[in-house]
Amino acid sequence: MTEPAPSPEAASGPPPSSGAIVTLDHVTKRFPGVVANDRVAFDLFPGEVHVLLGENGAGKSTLVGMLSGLQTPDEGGILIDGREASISSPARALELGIGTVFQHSMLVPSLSVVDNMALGGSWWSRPDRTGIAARMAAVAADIGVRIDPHARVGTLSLGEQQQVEIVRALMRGSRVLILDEATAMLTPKGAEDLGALMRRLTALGIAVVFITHKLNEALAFGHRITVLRLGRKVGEIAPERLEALGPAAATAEIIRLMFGTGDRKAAAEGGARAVRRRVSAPPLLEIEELAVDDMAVPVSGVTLSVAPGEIVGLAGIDGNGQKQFAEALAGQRRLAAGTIRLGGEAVERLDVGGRRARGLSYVTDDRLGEGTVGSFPVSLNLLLKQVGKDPFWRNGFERPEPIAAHAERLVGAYDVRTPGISTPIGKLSGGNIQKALLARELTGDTRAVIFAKPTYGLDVQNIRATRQRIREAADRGLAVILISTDLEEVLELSDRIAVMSRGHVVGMVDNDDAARARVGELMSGVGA
Ligand SMILES: Nc1ncnc2c1ncn2[C@@H]1O[C@H](COP(=O)(O)OP(=O)(O)OP(=O)(O)O)[C@@H](O)[C@H]1O
Repeated sequence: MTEPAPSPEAASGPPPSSGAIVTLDHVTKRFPGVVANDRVAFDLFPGEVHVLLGENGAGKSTLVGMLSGLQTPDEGGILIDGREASISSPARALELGIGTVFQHSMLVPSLSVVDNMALGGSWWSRPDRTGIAARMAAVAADIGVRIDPHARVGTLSLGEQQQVEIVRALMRGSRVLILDEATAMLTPKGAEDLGALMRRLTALGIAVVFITHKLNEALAFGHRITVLRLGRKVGEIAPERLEALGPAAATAEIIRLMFGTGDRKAAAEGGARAVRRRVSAPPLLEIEELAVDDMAVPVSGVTLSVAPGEIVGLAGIDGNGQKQFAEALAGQRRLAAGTIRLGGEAVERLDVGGRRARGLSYVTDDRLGEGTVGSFPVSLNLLLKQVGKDPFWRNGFERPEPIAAHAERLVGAYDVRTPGISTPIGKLSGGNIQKALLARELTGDTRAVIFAKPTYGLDVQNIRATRQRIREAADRGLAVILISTDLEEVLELSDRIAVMSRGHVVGMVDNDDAARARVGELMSGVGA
């Protein structure tokens, strides 16, 4: 049961003697600088789909990592059938009856289903393909799926590949199945089929842990729901209560648990744009019907405009096309359709350099891979998009003096902590690399800028400094698009918030007092 304002203690769930197959007894897992799971108590009962919900970074993968033997807790214990157990490796997890199906298939696409089944099973050292196929057919029939044992895995749909993985886990004796964002890559029909399969598994007494970002799936397929937030369990809704609440009240409760009620006053004191500015100037950056189709989640029909001095946040769960959208805007990815206008001028046919020269900048989240060349000095990295251009190059020759002067100026202005401007940028800390990127992208004739997850992986001080730069950029009149999976960040900085889901903008919300709840709903696939 969930209290209105649950504390971790209140949310600790029933005692381990209650018939759970698996119990996490107040487990804590820390990574440098973050408590990924903070005294989390979690019970998994036979015959139930237990849904794990939470924003990006809430701690879901860490929790299931401890169940599947990929992580071990720093504190707290794990009980299986009420007895202390140590899940020291994925192999040990399988021995204990815990199988995991990940979002991306772990099968070998060039092999047949049967040959995949034969892989890694030590007792099948000389694989008895006929025997395996027969056992497979029996398990598949038990759970109501049809799989051709001789099909090459690469020819199967993602949904079918997951079915193969589920059958394989059951053949190895799993009583617990963990489905980690298993529907993320599936078509709506594939997700529905997986939901129906989960229900059939539970009817056989199997316990399922199901991670999803979609509330409708959680409600349609789940018996019990646990919500994590910033590493803590903030609520558990037991089956009876879930039933009693009904979908609408359950949705409202889950959204409140996942995203919080927020304290805008505190946020404002922490440096939020306290008064949302009404930006009435004509748009500076106009994107119309933009489409990108060269990836798994195609982006289409994105129409968005940003006024000078305005920050438009682009919220959404990771992997919904935000990154591809940003790359398409910056000129790094081919547009399938649409127009991009900057100050009234069409720029969609220009390459990266051409757009940059018109004043369109992009601060990537891939700081070391895409944003900088690690082995190059800081000075050249500060000019990466102006290589060959006057005054830094003349007649094809590099001009050390203006390059150095430019670098010294930016290093000073952006407080990049480096031994010198000739230090390879790869030797700097993440925070300092980000400062250098901001320096490069925000100086010169920049008029509009796209930030992709600008504070991802930074420490608190660098997060604060980066957010300040973003505010300053808008205050200087730049049109800003801020892509972030961190809802607090989006709420803190944006004037308006667009929500992206499955490659579409599913809603645009003014950043007022109702924004948190509305954005939370849109991110969870409610009311889109
Ligand atoms: N191996 C690791 N090293 C350092 N930090 C980690 C590691 N794994 C997770 N974290 C951090 O722990 C926190 C919880 O991450 P986790 O992946 O468990 O969240 P999640 O809810 O699964 O998120 P998502 O929905 O994005 O997958 C995050 O702050 C993350 O950055």
